[in-house]
Amino acid sequence: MSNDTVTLIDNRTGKRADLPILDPTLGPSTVAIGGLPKALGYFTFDPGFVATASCRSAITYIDGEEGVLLYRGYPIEQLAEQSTFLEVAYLLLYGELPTAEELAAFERSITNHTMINESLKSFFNGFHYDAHPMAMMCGVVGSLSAFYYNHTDINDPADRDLAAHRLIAKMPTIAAACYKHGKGEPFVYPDNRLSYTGNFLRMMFAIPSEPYEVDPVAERALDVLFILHADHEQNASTSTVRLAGSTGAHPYASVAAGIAALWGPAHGGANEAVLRMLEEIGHPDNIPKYIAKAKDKDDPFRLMGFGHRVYKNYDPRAKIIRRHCYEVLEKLGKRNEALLDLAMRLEEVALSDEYFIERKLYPNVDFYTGIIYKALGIPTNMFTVMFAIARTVGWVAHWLEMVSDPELRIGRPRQLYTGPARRDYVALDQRG
Ligand SMILES: CC(=O)SCCNC(=O)CCNC(=O)[C@H](O)C(C)(C)COP(=O)(O)OP(=O)(O)OC[C@H]1O[C@@H](n2cnc3c(N)ncnc32)[C@H](O)[C@@H]1OP(=O)(O)O
Ligand SMILES: O=C([O-])CC(=O)C(=O)O
Repeated sequence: MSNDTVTLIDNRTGKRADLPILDPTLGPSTVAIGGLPKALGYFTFDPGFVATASCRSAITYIDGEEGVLLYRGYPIEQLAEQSTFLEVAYLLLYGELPTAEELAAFERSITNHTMINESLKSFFNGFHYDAHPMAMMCGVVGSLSAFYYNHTDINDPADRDLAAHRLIAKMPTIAAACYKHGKGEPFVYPDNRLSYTGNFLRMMFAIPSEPYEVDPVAERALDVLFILHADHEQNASTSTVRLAGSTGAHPYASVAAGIAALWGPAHGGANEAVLRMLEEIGHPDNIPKYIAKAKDKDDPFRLMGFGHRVYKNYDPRAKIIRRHCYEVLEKLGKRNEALLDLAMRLEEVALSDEYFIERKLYPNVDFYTGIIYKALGIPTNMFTVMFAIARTVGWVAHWLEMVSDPELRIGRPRQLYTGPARRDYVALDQRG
């Protein structure tokens, strides 16, 4: 590196190049790197953050080559089999499995905060009945910062905990309200005698003043799905929550940013897209046509629910969900669900195709979930909302970890500037 150059390391290709640190007054150029950290001597170009660690974290470990996922050291398979969602939430937030007393106190705190302020109803009324539930959720969760703005000091650990508990507690209530608003039905208040998922199912499907029995099969099916979706280290939505939170933004606003990031079909929105894709494919005979589309570089279509930035092996969550899918449909008496057979056939065809083998594209967490949600009566446009309820635990766990980190700095990536070099303003009447 000379005084006027900086070494650029391209994380996509591994190539290094000495690039001039241009003085923009020198004239036009294709790449002008203004004000880069010359003292550092190098600069990494990493679109998509493929090889950039943005933080230290003790919450979740992934080995993408081996298909391993641990929450605070515990294998996801053991947690899905033996734990409950709120127990896992405690583990992710506080680092250890709770004792019976700690769990009871945590559950009490969560159930204390399930209600939403009555005036939030007016926010819902501002949305058209056919607004996407993720659009409503994003707006309504962001609006919680207005309700709690004066009561949340992010430098106070007790206030931080309270915000975390409130968010986890209120997400199912807000999610169910999004659904009810779309149907034009009155909201159902939480019943805090029920479990986290039982309460959610009742708020979704009960008609006020009519009796409602929570189906234990549906309750446990949802609990397992929530455990599997609770955290996944620095995925796009969690990174968004961290980036927003790194500025000192309010936790409710930071989580609203995470909901927005989750919504995209390349991330959590894939669960909705998978079901729509399966319905469009319709019959196993049509699978080759869709596989060909997915391989065609001139066609924007991708096989939804396939591929992952970190997993170059079967996503361990997808493996559990595939099995869970069988069991849940069986128990609900819906084993004749043709969509499951279609999805399994699609997986079989893709996994024996050279294109998918070469690129190590396997089913991800979003591939099979929609089939369970559908069997539980949850409409397709609510799938990503379900993901958001569960992922709130990860978002707040990362937010808590980040704001209590003495090394915290504002998140602020740099860029490779590719625009024009300095030039002078031209008066309107002299432009041609
Ligand atoms: C909860 C979650 O967020 S899980 C992910 C949910 N998202 C999806 O299921 C959407 C479908 N999948 C995808 O779009 C991608 O696999 C992602 C977004 C998950 C990962 O993206 P990246 O890590 O950036 O991988 P990238 O887009 O570079 O893909 C690598 C190669 O595989 C191909 N590829 C990746 N996913 C797919 C797919 N689903 N269908 C067809 N081809 C694919 C790409 O075209 C690329 O091929 P190339 O090397 O010939 O150009
Ligand atoms: O980790 C990722 O990039 C996406 C993902 O699977 C998740 O957020 O659960």
